[in-house]
Amino acid sequence: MKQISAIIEQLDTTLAGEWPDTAGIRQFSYSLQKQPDTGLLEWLSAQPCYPKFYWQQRDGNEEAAVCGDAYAFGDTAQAQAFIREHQDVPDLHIWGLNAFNGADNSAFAANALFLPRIELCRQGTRYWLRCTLFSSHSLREEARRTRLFLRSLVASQALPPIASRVLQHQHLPAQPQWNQLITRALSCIEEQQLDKVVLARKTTLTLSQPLNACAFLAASRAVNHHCYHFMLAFTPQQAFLGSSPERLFLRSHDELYTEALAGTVANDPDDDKAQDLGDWLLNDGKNQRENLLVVDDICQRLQGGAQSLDIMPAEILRLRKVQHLRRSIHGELTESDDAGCLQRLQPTAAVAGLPRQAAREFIAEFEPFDREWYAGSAGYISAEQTEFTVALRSAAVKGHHLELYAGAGIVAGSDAAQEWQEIENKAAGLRTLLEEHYTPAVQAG
Ligand SMILES: C=C(O[C@@H]1C=C(C(=O)O)C=C[C@H]1O)C(=O)O
Ligand SMILES: [Mg+2]
Repeated sequence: MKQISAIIEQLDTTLAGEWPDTAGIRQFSYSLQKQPDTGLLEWLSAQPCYPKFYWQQRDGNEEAAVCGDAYAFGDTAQAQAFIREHQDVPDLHIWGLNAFNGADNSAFAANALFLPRIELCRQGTRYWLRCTLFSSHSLREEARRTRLFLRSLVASQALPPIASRVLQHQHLPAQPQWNQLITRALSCIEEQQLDKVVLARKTTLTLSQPLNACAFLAASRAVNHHCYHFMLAFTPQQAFLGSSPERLFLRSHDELYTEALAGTVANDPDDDKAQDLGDWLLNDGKNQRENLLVVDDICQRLQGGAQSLDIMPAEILRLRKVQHLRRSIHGELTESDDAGCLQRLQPTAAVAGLPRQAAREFIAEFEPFDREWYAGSAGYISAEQTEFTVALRSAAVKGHHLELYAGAGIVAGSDAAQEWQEIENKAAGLRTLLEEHYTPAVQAG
């Protein structure tokens, strides 16, 4: 990518100039003259700098590869305050993840949100590179650090093939424990302690060799269409990634776009069969209930924060392995408050349940693992626009292990065996990539 290296050289010259020995923030933005030779994910994969974050919006039009942290935030309120404080820098973007339990869980980091040193972005066919300097005491020092950082950036490289084989897998809960969990949830629903609770499974795959997170995400992006694709790499061996169909919210100025995505049936490669399954889904009482409880929850949660809510009729979203019921929701925010939107909407009843607090308590008590980043959110905050996807169809890469997450909404009428099949289908979106992209090592001799 010649153009990128030329921009970085130019930046280096700028940063070599005189800088004040005081606190400050600066941002430099450069348009790329033409499309880079390789994709953004290839560029990001090559960089030796952490954290790295990748994001592609589900319509495929917006993409960003960012790395290095000029500043890291403890919570979304802090991130939002930072953007407000620095309104003179109009394009500040803070990227990353929010954990499922947010600030409520002391055992696990509430979020991993950061202001990157460098961002390579695309909107449609337009590309640009942004570099941000921030220091609470010395911009001179920060310019020096940024120059060192820029020198560590390397040229883009082709992504390696996926060569990890699955040696073994372990489900948590296993199917018998899942059945017990569903029975327990159904009796709470019958006793009216809960209307809905979303229960999940973590599957740990042991791999023949560590997985390259960027290559795995690229493989997913190539086949899992109509999804947000995201990845946060913490270290060379540790990342969290996913290809999620679900928007938590998009805020554009004072407009809020969210949705109730819940209710699931299998997909079929045959269009007619898929259509029959979709028609069944649109008319199935249990799945409609699952979806409408999410609509109720979102409307309740937005009370006082948004007005004139519009709820669109249910539609079918057809994905590679599953199809969902979706109702899009649009409203006008009374104030543009991203931390407030997150607080209101995360977690929705699509991933926790209703009533929210009772469902969260049920999950905390009976689900046999910590969700960590799963079912939290991934995206960015900026002054003009903010968007988060719900971190579903996701996995944690941990060296030789890959942890796959999948859950299902349990409501009156749920059947344990069918819900197990539903989570198998959801997990298949990522799991099958390891089988389909497996290229055996060439035998010597
Ligand atoms: C919880 C997950 O998905 C959610 C649950 C759904 C359902 O139960 O029908 C559908 C979409 C998502 O809101 C997951 O993918 O892990
Ligand atoms: Mg379901």
